[in-house]
Amino acid sequence: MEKEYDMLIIGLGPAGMALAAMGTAMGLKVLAIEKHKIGGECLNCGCIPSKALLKTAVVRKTIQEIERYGLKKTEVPDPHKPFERVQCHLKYINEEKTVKMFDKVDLIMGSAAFVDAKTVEVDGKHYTARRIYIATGTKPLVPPIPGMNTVEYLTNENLFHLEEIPKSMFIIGGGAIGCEMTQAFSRLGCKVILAHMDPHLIPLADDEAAHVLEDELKKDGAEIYNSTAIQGVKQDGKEIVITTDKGEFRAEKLLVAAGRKVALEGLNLERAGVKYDKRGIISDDYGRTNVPNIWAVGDCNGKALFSHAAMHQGMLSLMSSVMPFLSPFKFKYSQYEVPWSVFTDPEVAQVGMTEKQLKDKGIKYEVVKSNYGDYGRTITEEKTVGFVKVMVSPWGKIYGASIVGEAASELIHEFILAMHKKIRLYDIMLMQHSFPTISLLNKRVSEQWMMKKMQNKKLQRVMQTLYRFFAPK
Ligand SMILES: Cc1cc2nc3c(=O)[nH]c(=O)nc-3n(C[C@H](O)[C@H](O)[C@H](O)COP(=O)(O)OP(=O)(O)OC[C@H]3O[C@@H](n4cnc5c(N)ncnc54)[C@H](O)[C@@H]3O)c2cc1C
Ligand SMILES: NC(=O)c1ccc[n+]([C@@H]2O[C@H](COP(=O)([O-])OP(=O)(O)OC[C@H]3O[C@@H](n4cnc5c(N)ncnc54)[C@H](O)[C@@H]3O)[C@@H](O)[C@H]2O)c1
Repeated sequence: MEKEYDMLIIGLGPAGMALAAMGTAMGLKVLAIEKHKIGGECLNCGCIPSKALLKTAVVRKTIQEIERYGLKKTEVPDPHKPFERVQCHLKYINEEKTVKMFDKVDLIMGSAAFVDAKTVEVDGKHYTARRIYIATGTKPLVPPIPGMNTVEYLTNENLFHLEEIPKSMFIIGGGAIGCEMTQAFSRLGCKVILAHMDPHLIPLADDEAAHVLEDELKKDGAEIYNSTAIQGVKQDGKEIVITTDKGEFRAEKLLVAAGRKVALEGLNLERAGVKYDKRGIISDDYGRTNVPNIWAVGDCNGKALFSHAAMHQGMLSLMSSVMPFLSPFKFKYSQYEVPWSVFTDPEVAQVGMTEKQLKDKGIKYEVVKSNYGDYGRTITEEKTVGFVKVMVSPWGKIYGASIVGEAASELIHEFILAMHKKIRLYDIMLMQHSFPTISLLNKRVSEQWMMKKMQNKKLQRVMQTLYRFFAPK
């Protein structure tokens, strides 16, 4: 048995990294075990490479449309080793930034497996710690479609290692990965066909926002098929044939982006007595499993599959280990809204409930909307597609915000803060927003709500009376 640690972390993705960084900052003895690469899915085959590729795509699209910006039409450049650029950025972030953050962590590169509830084994050596944090993330879910094991399909795990942009690609899945990659590949000259079983893109999103995105992806040249059943796939020479209830399609590559499954293989959770199900490791609102010293943090607990949620959970779990007496007030995961953003052009972002969720719950709400097309800044920037839509109670309590448009992923933060701190929509109106930021659309939406309220005849009478009563005599 080696020296005893305070924290033993299995997996160094966003969740494990947040735990390790905070733990060492507190002066705790931290051991981290990572079987692949520091940074996990997010850095190596998720958030970062996907955004790097999207950047190349956005630049090419801007050149394609250069005349819209008052510049002379120019030849549109072909992609030149876009994946090399992606990998180059990953290498830099990994070697120059991430690894250096963990110089105070004892790091073991290898696959961890439980021996019992207090002991973890890597390559025959045993390790223990006061608390063990499982942060092993997820893997791509490959649906049991007939023929799938006969074709060489891509997932996010090998996609960013392609050598060049294929001529054509069929994407199964219309979630965040499917949409972001549809746009990236379409704009880089690939013919993309996306099909998925849900009625609209990004199934969690506001349907109106999803339709705006669908129109834009079609303008990029993609074909989109919603509510589609994929019946089978097979290889035919250099092409993959995909049979669906909407017809047969052929493509050079097939990308599967159909959701995630929890990655617990080889961990031997049974030996530790940790309970799990299809969604992930069963844990409470602080990340505690059924075994008192073992925690499950980030994607592996199936609560919210986002990097920011994984990092946030890491912080809350550690704080609730340090100050359990404050936990019910400060460190419950569910006390904090989980926003999300999809980094397409236009971006889609959400916090709180969508209109559909409000209707399903029978909550009465008002909708107020401000359009990108009605604002000087977005008009001059050629970014007129989209809206900021806020769902509120009659007294301005914010139930949710759905944004589609330029910088939606930035605009959403004002509503996250407002919801968390119970700030009402009229308070956003009372706050100055610098002009002409795109965030000013958030203030506009609250102004519009107030204007709508002022249409009420009774309220008008009250305001007229007050105005006249207080006028200098
Ligand atoms: C293409 C794509 C784009 C994405 N874009 C975004 C985005 O823009 N924004 C966003 O918020 N989220 C995004 N996500 C989701 C995000 O990547 C995940 O939510 C996040 O990485 C989860 O963090 P985690 O620490 O829980 O797990 P992971 O990042 O999956 O890390 C788990 C780590 O555990 C290691 N591990 C597993 N088992 C063992 C073991 N037995 N022993 C040792 N180590 C082990 C793995 O090797 C891995 O490094 C994206 C995902 C994909 C696939
Ligand atoms: N910007 C971001 O925050 C971001 C980006 C990428 C991924 N992610 C995270 O990664 C996770 C995985 O993303 P994802 O896009 O793979 O999944 P998802 O869960 O968001 O969407 C799954 C898609 O696959 C389709 N699908 C599933 N099974 C199918 C089948 N048998 N036939 C046809 N269609 C099928 C669904 O209809 C849906 O469109 C998400 O939970 C998301 O949180 C986040």
